Amino acid sequence: HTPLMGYSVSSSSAVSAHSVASVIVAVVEGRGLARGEVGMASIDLKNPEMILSQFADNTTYAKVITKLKILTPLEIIMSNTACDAGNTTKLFSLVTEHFKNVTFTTVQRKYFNETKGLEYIEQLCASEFSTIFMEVQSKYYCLAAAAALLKYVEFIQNAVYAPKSLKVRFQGSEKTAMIDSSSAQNLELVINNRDTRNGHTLLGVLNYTKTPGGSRRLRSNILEPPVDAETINTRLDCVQELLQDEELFFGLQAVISKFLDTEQLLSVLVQIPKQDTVKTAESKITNLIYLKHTLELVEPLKAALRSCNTQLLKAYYSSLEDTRFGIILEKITSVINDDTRYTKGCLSMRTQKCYAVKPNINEFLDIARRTYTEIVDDIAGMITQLAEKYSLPMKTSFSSARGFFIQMNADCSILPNGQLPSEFTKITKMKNTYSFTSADLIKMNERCQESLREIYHMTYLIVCKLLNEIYEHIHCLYKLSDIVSMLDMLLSFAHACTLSDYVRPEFTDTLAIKQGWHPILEKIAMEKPVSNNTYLTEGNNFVIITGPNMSGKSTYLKQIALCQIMAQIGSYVPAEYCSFRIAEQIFTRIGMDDDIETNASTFMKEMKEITYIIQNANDKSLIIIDELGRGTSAEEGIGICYAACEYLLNLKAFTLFATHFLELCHIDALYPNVENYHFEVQHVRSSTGNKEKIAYSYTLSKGYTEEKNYGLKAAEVSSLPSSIILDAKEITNHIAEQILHRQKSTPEMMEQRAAYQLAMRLVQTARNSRLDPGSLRVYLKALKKKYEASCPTARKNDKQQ
Ligand SMILES: Nc1ncnc2c1ncn2[C@@H]1O[C@H](COP(=O)(O)OP(=O)(O)OP(=O)(O)O)[C@@H](O)[C@H]1O
Repeated sequence: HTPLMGYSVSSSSAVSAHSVASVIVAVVEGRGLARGEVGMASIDLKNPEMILSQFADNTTYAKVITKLKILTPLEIIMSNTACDAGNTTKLFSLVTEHFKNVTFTTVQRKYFNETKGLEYIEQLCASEFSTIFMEVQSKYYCLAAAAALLKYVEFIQNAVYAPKSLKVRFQGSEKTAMIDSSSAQNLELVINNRDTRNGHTLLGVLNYTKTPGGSRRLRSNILEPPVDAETINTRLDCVQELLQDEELFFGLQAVISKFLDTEQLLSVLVQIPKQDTVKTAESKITNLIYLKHTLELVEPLKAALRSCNTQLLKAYYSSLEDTRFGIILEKITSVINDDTRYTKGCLSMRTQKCYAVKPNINEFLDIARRTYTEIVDDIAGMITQLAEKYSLPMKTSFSSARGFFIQMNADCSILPNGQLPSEFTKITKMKNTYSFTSADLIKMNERCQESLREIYHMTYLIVCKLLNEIYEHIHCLYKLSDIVSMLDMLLSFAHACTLSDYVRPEFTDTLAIKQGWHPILEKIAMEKPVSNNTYLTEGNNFVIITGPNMSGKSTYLKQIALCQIMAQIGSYVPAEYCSFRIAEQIFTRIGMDDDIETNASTFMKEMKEITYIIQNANDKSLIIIDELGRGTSAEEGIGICYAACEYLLNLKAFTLFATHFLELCHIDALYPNVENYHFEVQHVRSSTGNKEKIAYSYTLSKGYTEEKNYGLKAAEVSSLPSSIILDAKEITNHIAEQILHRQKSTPEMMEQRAAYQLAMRLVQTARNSRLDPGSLRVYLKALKKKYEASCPTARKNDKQQ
């Protein structure tokens, strides 16, 4: 632990996971009886909004991990007591394990002080968000986390937030659907599993946003979709209006795309640097110009919204009628030139900054600016003279790194002896472009910089005075940035609809999708994939899907989850018609390669995932299971699938279960709420030989698959040597006969044996892993009861069963 400014800080790995990450999160857990009660506070260094959360989590800390994954933190702060003298808490080890590339900092527990937290919030929270007090007053853990977080941010940023300037929000986990991080990964919501850059994700499909805030909003919505039907329908109304009214759509899009990163702008505006440097001065001036640019967009935005009809857009329009926008702009334009605006290019932006303040406000500033102009003119004059002197096509150029320099586009043949005259230095050459300077030019650049520093300093003082007058009105910008990012996201949904035939979803008690298709596959293949229907109701809430390898099972399952998420965030959905039951949680278990990183075996990973689902699922969940029990023998695999299905069948959750174990299909005889579906394939003989080929139709039909030994058929298509395939066929037939023989003798015994082995396996799993024993015990008891009822002999014979 290195004491830094009275702050005990110890950092482990200092590599940030994403170069764009800018969120700092403080996490603290209750002690003793309050263990499992977790408080979190996070702040984005680019967005002055502090989000507080507090919730009870179980021993897997799934909610904390999921929340952290959504926040993609740059740094996580925890109390030093979480890892005292090598004694780490479970939460600490889980978090460090899951976020290997994130910087970890431990600070003394005393900084996690709830009283200080409340004081901080009183001091910093903008009055408009003061309802937060009611929400968090008695939520000690999030207040404690807030105290440590704000202290830490102050320390690393060397700046404090201006009084009453922060947006503070409490975000429980109630109003959004929970999608755990491995499901988000399985479904490729925001990151593609094979190539993190290719954009073949749900975010990639829907992201036509024009502003950084819009794209951040879309991302967080995809990871945490709302569960409130009213919110969703209001958004959908808005998307519908945007689709029906082209003028509105294009008008709004044109204005929205001019906005800069409003959240980041706010963030720098409300931070008061502890020290004044040229850099802080320059960036404050830049930000004031950005602020002017942003405020000047309010009127055009209002104009674009004027004729709108839907509730949400109307509400946005009236929010924009806030007089504070005009007040701030007026104050700005009383000091700043009307034509000062945000421009691209560093030289022109430098000029904008230099001449931002109106003349006659500070005469010294005017003098400094005249000097600056003269030097710039002198530089241009000198370079023209040099060009004439050497008869070379020299031009004045500028870059923020080099300042003014000379550039020349010429072939070396025009140079005397193929070389530039000796008075030029720092020569670089790119293709036919020479860049260089001279001793005189360097001197003039220095003078130029000096006068610029003076200008910036004087301008900064004026800007600070102006900002002090503005602070009290600045909160309307929070509203503006919220409106801009939301509109950007909704426009993006409408844009996505125009590229494909999506349909508006309805919300009922039924999951019914008519001819739905996989949106990401459509993007990858550049054509519409084969579409399929889905139908689940309360009385028919469990679907088993079978079909040969490659027939389309995984794609179909993922497509349903993706459509559900699209609907819940307020987007249209790739289908002809669709109705959804709002899901409070979306779980997926999808067979993927072994997780090499955590060195978990396929089987253990499967068991962990299914345990997680069993522990957390409720009647409002959507559960997608794509193969289970692969990592063990077929007998045990079937047992596990069967038991897991039976557990889930007792819930009202909507479950879709794809499997290669055809034995599982017969569960529909016992449970009326089970429906079997399968993917059809056709066998075609090639015209040349008599080799059989499989033609995939990717269409779903009722009932289970009649296909047998499709693994062998798939192997035949692959390049496995034919001798091996022949052997495999022979062995398969032999084993099939044996199984048939055994099945004929004692079918019940088979079932019971499988269940017994499952129970044993689960006990073993519970012992080996860190599962919650309470929930597992309840589950095992239920299992035991069921099998004692069906097999009284087993009860006498084997206590363990
Ligand atoms: N509806 C569809 N329309 C067009 N192509 C599809 C469709 N569904 C699947 N495919 C194509 O078929 C390939 C295999 O599909 P998928 O992985 O879903 O099969 P599977 O039945 O889950 O296979 P396995 O049992 O081997 O895991 C996909 O990569 C995709 O390219």
